[in-house]
Amino acid sequence: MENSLIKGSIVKAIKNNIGISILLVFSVCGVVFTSLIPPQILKHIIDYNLVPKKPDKLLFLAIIYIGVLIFVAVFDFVKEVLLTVLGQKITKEIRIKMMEKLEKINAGFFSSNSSGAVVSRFTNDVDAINSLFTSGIIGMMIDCFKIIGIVISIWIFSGKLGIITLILLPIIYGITRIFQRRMLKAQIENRILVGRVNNHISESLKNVQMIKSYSKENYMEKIYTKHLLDNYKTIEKVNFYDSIFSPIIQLIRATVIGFIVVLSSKQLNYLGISLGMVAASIELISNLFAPIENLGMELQNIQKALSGIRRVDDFYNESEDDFKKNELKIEHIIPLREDVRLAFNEVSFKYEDGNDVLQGINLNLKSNEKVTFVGRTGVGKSTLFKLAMGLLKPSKGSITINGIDVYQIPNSEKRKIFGYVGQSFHIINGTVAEQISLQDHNITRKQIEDALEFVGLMDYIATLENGMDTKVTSDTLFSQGQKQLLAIARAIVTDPPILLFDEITANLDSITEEKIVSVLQKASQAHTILSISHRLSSMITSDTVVILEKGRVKSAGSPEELLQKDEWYRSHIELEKLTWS
Ligand SMILES: Nc1ncnc2c1ncn2[C@@H]1O[C@H](COP(=O)(O)OP(=O)(O)OP(=O)(O)O)[C@@H](O)[C@H]1O
Repeated sequence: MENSLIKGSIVKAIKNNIGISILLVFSVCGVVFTSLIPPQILKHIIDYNLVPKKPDKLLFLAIIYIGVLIFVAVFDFVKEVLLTVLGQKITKEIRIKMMEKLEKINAGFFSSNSSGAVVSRFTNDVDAINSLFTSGIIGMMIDCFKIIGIVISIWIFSGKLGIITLILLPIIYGITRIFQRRMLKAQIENRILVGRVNNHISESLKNVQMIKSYSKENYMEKIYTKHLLDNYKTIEKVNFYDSIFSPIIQLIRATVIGFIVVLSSKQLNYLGISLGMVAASIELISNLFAPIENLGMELQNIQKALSGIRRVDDFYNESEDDFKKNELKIEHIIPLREDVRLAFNEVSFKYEDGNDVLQGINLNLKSNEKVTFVGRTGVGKSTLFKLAMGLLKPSKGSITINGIDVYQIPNSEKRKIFGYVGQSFHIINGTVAEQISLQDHNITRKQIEDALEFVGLMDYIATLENGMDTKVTSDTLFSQGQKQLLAIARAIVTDPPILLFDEITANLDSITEEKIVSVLQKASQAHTILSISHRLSSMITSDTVVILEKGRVKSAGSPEELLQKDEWYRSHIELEKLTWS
């Protein structure tokens, strides 16, 4: 059964803030009831004091009138504050639970959902849910009660005026909705166009060199001007609706008031009500417009919030990493460091239905074996690595270490088993040492020093202002090659038995590449190594080369064997010799 995060969070926030919740109900009732009192006082003043010319209690009634208005304002203020506080508590609870979920969610989820879409669930969707409390459901309830209260009050004065008010309700609502819809459409168009204008500026800045070298300044300027003009047009539309809406509502209000005055005039006396009742009815009808206008916006907010609730609840019900439920430790998986047998058993994998990226992969790696995967771009090499580290689940078959499924290994144990280096190094917010430890307090300073020494970066780091404790505030503190050495240090600092290198020299010049390959060569001792390389000549010495083609193992063997038996391998080696000699 589906769990509703929103329902759970609301119930929890109300339970934990029972005082606030009771006060909120009290202030909501206060707003509704007190706002009906001033017209009654007005009626009393006119009918019992002004018309019969008895001014003795006038001052007292005027003070009560103002007093009640102050009460309405106070109740309204308290209601707004409490709603915001409760709304924030509920959204805080939702955001915390979503973050907890994000850490447990199955990695496959991130293959089919872009990071932008996930971020928008945390931001836009949760904000929409928040508006459900602040300007949605409770506001709507208050406005509905206010409208009902006003209609009843008018009905008590005169049944005929009550019927006129009831006829008036859908007309005011209909006109308001037409304007609100058009305004919203124009606002959305405007937001999209503002996004386009901003995007164009950042794109121009990012690609300024390319624009200049291909002489595309005029083209970029033309596009910018077009976006800007479109944007102005939508702003004009928004302004037009904005400026015309208020006079139209004023006109309706004036017509209705005029109508009431005429109907209750001495000559017609159709409504049969006193002067005080006329004045009170005019005030009540004037008060009717604001809640009707609000209703449309509140309905819109509720609709937006409902789709936000659906998306957040869908996210909350995504399947989690199965392994979270077990207590596997590295000692159970690899009791003896010298005995690490990694095996791919009939592994197939697809990101989407009907499109197998990998099919029937069978490989049995011995302890400390060095295997290099080669193959055309897009053949599935990086996917194979993600499967090997248990980040993705094979659609068929399994990958095991000493017979234990890698997908069952908890994240907490992964860093002790696998060291992964990718094509680029991601800097985190922290010191040089923290770039290596990733703030893992189980990693000692000595381990970090050893790792940095191993990759040959200690001399450079010693020249930095605070050595290993220097804050890495910019991306330029380390060169591209040094970043890859940091990445290797990060991978080896826990001395994991299996190292995975995914084209780590892809973006480097040949001298830096040589240096890195020699560090890798050194690191590869006493480790099982899986590496991916586009250039066969830049591989570390491999025991086995696996050639992938169309998601399958085309051939596998030692480099010498492949030189003999695989035409593709031989011709590539020869081609590279020609290009790099
Ligand atoms: N998250 C994803 N969702 C859907 N398809 C994906 C995803 N990641 C990769 N693919 C597809 O899977 C196939 C294999 O991709 P993969 O990155 O594993 O190839 P590769 O051999 O490592 O390529 P390269 O050498 O260019 O890095 C490609 O067709 C790619 O488009």
